[in-house]
Amino acid sequence: MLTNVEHIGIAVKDISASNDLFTKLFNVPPYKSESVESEGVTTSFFKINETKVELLEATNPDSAIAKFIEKKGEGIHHIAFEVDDILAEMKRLEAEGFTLLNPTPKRGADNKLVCFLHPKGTNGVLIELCQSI
Ligand SMILES: CC[C@H](C(=O)O)C(=O)SCCNC(=O)CCNC(=O)[C@H](O)C(C)(C)COP(=O)(O)OP(=O)(O)OC[C@H]1O[C@@H](n2cnc3c(N)ncnc32)[C@H](O)[C@@H]1OP(=O)(O)O
Ligand SMILES: [Co+2]
Repeated sequence: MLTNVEHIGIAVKDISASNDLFTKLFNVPPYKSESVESEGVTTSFFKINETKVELLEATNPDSAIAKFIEKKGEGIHHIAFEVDDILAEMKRLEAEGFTLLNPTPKRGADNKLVCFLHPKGTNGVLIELCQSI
């Protein structure tokens, strides 16, 4: 079951400059910075009460973030939902006709197992499922 919005992912060109910008905006500094080599990203996380924002900068040109920014520029990249059982949700969503972008859960940032759904099947919104490890 999807339980809540876990984070909003924002693609940025320069995470250091964006950290400064969002620290001013949120009036709190990022609580974590983490690179996920398998995704070709470096991330920083902000928490405003229960709401999390994840900034993502590409660390190589093949990264999904690099391609996104090349095509669409900086901006909202994905919405992540917390799930209580990622394997069950993946099975349910696949049976409902959604396209999983990774057949098994993969290691994400912030101590999560993640799976992505193709945006073509979700009205153009990239959806990430997250289960705490
Ligand atoms: C895991 C670490 C961290 C975490 O929270 O733990 C992250 O969130 S990492 C986030 C970065 N990783 C990913 O996004 C992995 C999943 N993404 C993908 O597999 C690709 O980005 C994919 C398949 C969504 C798009 O791949 P690619 O850009 O190579 O293909 P296309 O350019 O052909 O795109 C196909 C079609 O999708 C549209 N698109 C691409 N990205 C997005 C997006 N973020 N939101 C909405 N739509 C998107 C793109 O414009 C194409 O549409 P078209 O109409 O054909 O132009
Ligand atoms: Co994310």
